Amino acid sequence: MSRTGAEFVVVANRLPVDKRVHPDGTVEWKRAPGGLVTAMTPTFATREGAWVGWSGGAGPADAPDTVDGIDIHAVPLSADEIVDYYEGFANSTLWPLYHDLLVEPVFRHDWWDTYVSVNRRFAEAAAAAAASGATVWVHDYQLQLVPTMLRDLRPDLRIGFFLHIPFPSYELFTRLPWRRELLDGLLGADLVGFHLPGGAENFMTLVRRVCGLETSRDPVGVRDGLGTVRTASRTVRVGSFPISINAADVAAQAAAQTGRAAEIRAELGDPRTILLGVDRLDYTKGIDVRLGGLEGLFAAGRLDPAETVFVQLASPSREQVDSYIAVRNRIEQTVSHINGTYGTTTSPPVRYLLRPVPRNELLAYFMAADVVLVTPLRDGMNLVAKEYAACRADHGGALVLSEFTGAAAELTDAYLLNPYDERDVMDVIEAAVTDDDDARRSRMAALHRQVLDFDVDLWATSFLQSLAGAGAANEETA
Ligand SMILES: Nc1ncnc2c1ncn2[C@@H]1O[C@H](COP(=O)(O)OP(=O)(O)O)[C@@H](O)[C@H]1O
Ligand SMILES: O=P(O)(O)OC[C@H]1O[C@H](O[C@H]2O[C@H](CO)[C@@H](O)[C@H](O)[C@H]2O)[C@H](O)[C@@H](O)[C@@H]1O
Repeated sequence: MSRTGAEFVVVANRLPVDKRVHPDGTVEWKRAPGGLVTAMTPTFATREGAWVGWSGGAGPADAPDTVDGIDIHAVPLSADEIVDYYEGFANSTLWPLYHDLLVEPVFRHDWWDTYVSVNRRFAEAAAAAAASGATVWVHDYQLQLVPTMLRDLRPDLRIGFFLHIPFPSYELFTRLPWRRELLDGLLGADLVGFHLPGGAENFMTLVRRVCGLETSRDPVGVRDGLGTVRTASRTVRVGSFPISINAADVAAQAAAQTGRAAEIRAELGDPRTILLGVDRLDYTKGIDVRLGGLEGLFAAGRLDPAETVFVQLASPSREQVDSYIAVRNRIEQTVSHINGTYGTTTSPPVRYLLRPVPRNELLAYFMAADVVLVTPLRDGMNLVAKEYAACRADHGGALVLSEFTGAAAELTDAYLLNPYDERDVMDVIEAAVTDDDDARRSRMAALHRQVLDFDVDLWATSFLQSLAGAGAANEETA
């Protein structure tokens, strides 16, 4: 670790490392191949970089000092803090509230107290990691108090904040007993970023009405046309920066999986149509929506279960939280019901896997799929939709996409559906399966082009350039 601190610091709930324990007991730490770490790679390549985050376990910090040249600063959480901060305030209060009350948020003052103390620990770790005048990029709903806590500790820093999930309207947000504290926490940043202009505008409405601050009134643009909030001492810029993926790399890796894709099709019994879902097992993802649509199509004789296989790859998530236990039970019952009603002992129409699939295998499934079903009831962005579009350089396949994802704002050539309208869900899935080849190919060509043109490098670069401008303007007027 550098003695003087890093010029660029990422602060996120999770560290970008995976621990592997070999059979002989030796421990190996590898860089986790997640979207955020990929997005930051070019930035870390040119500057001394550090990452502040939680390793995912309880007890003393367990992480390497450095991974691929990035200094790692692990923030420890006790078992009680995991319950109150991560499972509690982050994922049982903020997550459902920010995702339009899909389940009832729980408001508990003891969870809030832990959220405050854990945010302070992250802010202190970031303050210790950053060099004088460094740029610090704080991520997501778990850490909304960090910008102001960090500014109080280190007024010399340029601080950016990016929210990865939707930011709700005034009416939803003001249910929070701690609405003022959360907004004040975010206002410590020089730049606050959201995926979509709508989130940015909700934020500006809230700071006007709850904090009584003056804001700009022009619409916020995408990667451009920032909004402004005037606080007592500084101007906070507010913008929209839709995240993306490393599309060229995904396309190249997927191209190497065409052989495995053919094997998958054969293993599935060479059906006429392979439909695919890929998600964390979360109630926001609408896995039950697509299962309901398929069942309706089978029941109406509009899709033949003997010629159709739907593969749902689900990755376990937040397994101790009640609403996640409930959605898992619901999904597993529906899968059994569909297979019991429409399958045979040798060919169930739904194949359901509850474990993360290795990356190359996932790309092979994307290459094998005739239709990918992305049907969230609400989703900040949804990278699965972009990964599928990136894979299909062959312009094969079709993407069904919920209008309630951030991705739908850009991927307008997808088969868009309203997940709250059962009839629309069935009609759109049927169209994606049965449309003629030319129509499907021209849609996929447009989607593939879109994700290659607007990749994750553009996301990171545009955010960091805007942050540099916002920070410099505040330094000039200080
Ligand atoms: N079952 C799975 N196996 C492997 N990777 C998965 C699985 N489910 C989701 N993923 C990966 O996790 C990421 C999910 O990102 P995204 O769609 O933005 O939703 P979220 O971040 O809310 O889970 C994608 O990169 C996707 O490929
Ligand atoms: O860390 P976990 O609790 O296991 O959850 C995983 C991540 O889920 C969320 O992802 C969001 O960010 C994606 C990238 O911007 C976006 O595409 C998606 O729509 C969001 O749901 C969460 O925001 C992350 O903090 C979690 O790490």
